[in-house]
Amino acid sequence: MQAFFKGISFRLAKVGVILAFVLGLVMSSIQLYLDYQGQEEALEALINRVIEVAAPPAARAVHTLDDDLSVEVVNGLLTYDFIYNVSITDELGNVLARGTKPRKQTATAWLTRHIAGDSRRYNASLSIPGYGDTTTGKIEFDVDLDTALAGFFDRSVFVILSGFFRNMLLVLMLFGAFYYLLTRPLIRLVSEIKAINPEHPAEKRLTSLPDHRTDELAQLVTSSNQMLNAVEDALGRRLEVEEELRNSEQMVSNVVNNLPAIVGLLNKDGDIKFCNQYMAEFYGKDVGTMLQSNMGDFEFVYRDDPEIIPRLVGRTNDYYDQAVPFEGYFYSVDGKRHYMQGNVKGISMRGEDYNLIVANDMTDRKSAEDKMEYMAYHDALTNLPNRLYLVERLEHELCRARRHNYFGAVLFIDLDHFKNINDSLGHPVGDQVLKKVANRLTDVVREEDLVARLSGDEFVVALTVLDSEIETAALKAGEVAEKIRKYISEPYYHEDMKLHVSCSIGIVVYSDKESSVHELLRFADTAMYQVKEKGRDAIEFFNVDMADKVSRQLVMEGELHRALEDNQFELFYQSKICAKTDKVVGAEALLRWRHPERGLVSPVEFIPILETSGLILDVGQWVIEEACRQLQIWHEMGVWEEGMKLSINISPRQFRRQAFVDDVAKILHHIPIPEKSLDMEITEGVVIHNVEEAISTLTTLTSMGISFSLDDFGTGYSSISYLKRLPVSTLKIDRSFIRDISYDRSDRVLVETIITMGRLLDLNVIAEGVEDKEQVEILKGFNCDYYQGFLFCKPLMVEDFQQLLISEQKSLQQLG
Ligand SMILES: Nc1nc2c(ncn2[C@@H]2O[C@H](COP(=O)(O)O[C@H]3[C@@H](O)[C@H](n4cnc5c(=O)[nH]c(N)nc54)O[C@@H]3COP(=O)(O)O)[C@@H](O)[C@H]2O)c(=O)[nH]1
Repeated sequence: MQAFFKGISFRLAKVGVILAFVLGLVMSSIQLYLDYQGQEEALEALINRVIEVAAPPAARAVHTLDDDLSVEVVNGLLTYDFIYNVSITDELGNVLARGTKPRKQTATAWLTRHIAGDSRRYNASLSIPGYGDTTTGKIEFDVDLDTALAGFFDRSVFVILSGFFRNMLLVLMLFGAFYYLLTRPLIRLVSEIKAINPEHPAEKRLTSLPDHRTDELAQLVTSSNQMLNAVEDALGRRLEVEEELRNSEQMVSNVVNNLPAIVGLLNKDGDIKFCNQYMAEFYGKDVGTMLQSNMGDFEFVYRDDPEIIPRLVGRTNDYYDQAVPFEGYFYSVDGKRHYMQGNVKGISMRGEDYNLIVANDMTDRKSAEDKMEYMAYHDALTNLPNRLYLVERLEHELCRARRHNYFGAVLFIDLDHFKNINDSLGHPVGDQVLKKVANRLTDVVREEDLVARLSGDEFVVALTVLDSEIETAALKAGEVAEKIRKYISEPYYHEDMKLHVSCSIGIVVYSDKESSVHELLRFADTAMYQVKEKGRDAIEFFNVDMADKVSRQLVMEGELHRALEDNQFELFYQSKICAKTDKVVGAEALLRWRHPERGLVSPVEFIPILETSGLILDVGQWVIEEACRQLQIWHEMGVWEEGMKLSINISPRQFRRQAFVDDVAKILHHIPIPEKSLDMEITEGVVIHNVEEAISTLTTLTSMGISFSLDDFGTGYSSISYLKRLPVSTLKIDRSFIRDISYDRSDRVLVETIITMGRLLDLNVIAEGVEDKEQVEILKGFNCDYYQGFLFCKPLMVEDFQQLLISEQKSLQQLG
């Protein structure tokens, strides 16, 4: 019922009723008004006719004073039901006749009074025709308007009632029509719409309305169904998007939670708004608890830097544009110390400012880096600081000494004949001794002093802050050096063996002059060499003579730099002779420096400087190139016979260079030389430094057709064990053994042993420094393969040696 009264039909009917009523009222009022006007006009016309009829007899009655006629006229007028009072008077106002009758009592009297009044009086002057305008009297009568308008009221009632019923009927019909045409289908649509499944709106579509196939409701149904389809599609797409979003959210959450890094989101107060699993585990809480916490609740984490959180969180505005990196040590809940590296970035979300923190545990990398840094600055065997550390520290100490006007000293310590221990007892024992030496050095100096190992058996002690007087400082340095020397000389014990190691110490006091660290080390080194030259096991201060020597070396170093640029280097060639045939079987290329003022400078003088300055790398490369170029020329000239070899000297530093093999390969690629015509002379020291690496380099170069000779053989380690493994083809007996071979029996035995050993190892043997025939005969007697020396020829300039080759070839041709 409630629904009925709220329904559209009822509301339309209600509006219809009101409209019909108002409209009916207005129309009826207009109609009644017009009707009333007509009624008034009709009444006036009737009154005029009544007067027209009654006036003549009334005038005759007055004129004739005929009372009966007057009465008759009066009564005649009273017959009209709406006239209730009539009087006829003469010209003097005397009443001739008067008549009244009672008025009808009707229900409409009150309404008539309101509309037209209660009654209306009419009069007419009475005159006799033929008497001019002279009036004889007058007739008056009163009209009861209620009676006069009774017809009007009757019609009005009819009009109003019929209008009302007509309207009511119309409204009822409209209501019915609305209900059947609109409300009922709408109710059905509403119930169908209510039955729509919001999850699948297109599942139950609205049924079409047979009576409304083309009207608005049908369009509404069609449009609604289209809308349901569209909603269903949109819903489907939304579900797909939601599914994708859920998946991607799940993926992001999985990724973030499985990230081996801390990911956290804090608000400006440090409250944790997001944290991943890793962060929760690091802080020892579950994620839920973390989200109820503030970063400040975990002081144990930041105990190394308690201010870090306020520092990072409080700076939001500073780092909206870019992330602010941070790093440091943090403690996880299990008490472990982690080196974390991360970034904080300010971000804005939904009008709030946050700090996004991402941090990685770099503990392993940091410790590896620390270790690498330690290794870069320390010697692996003794754990002492290495050259790099020493140089940096000394630079610092030098500045300090100059600033505060005091003196310190650098002690360059080299163990005497240390290689004997390595050679005789092996490197592991040598290493043990070096470690003990390192410990003794560390024990003997003050904590503020520095002990470093430079290389092999070379150590440096830096004595910082000795005295403000140079003499006192030198005295103290001497005392410490002496103490070190004695302490180092005390015996070392290895298993049952008692080992003795002495040392040579060179001392330089700093910092009266503007010497650099490298110069100081060189000075101390020079002083140490002075000790060696004088017989070892002593200390020596760097002095003026030594300074001169050093400065000469420095000058030479500068000149050597220019020498390469100015093409001052050239190669001399010295023949190598076959001991059986006395014929030239090859040559050794020997470097010469043609100094613009000093003329030819011996390599003995400048090669060590090339070595220490590193220039040997460039110069050595030039030697290989130059030798190959010359070899190519001689080969093209036809003076370089097949099987002949040209030897070049390779310095240890050159050989050990990483790019050595590649550099040689490049040269051979550019300068084609006869096959197997190049020989490289290396010393045993080159090999012993790192046997495996040396074997690898030798093997690679051998595969390129290069052969190798072990130079200065006999002066070094000469261990058969590694000799067997080395891909060398020739042993070159040092000239120091050849020099006295004629009269020194032990040299003879040694040379014979080397030759025999060479034969057993399937190696060629060449003797160098052969200066007389006796030496050649002895060597021939030992079945030595080749010899080289001043006896045959000295090292010759290229043109001279070329001439030698040509004449050698000619004599061979003559013989042939
Ligand atoms: N890394 C390089 N080192 C080189 C190069 N060129 C030479 N050197 C080395 O310099 C050292 C001195 O060489 P040098 O003064 O040329 O002396 C050589 C010969 O002249 C000398 N020799 C030859 N025969 C005799 C002799 O009968 N008596 C005598 N007193 N000396 C003689 O021997 C030197 C050759 O020695 P070695 O190389 O061991 O065969 C020297 O160590 C050279 O190696 C270079 O380009 N790079």
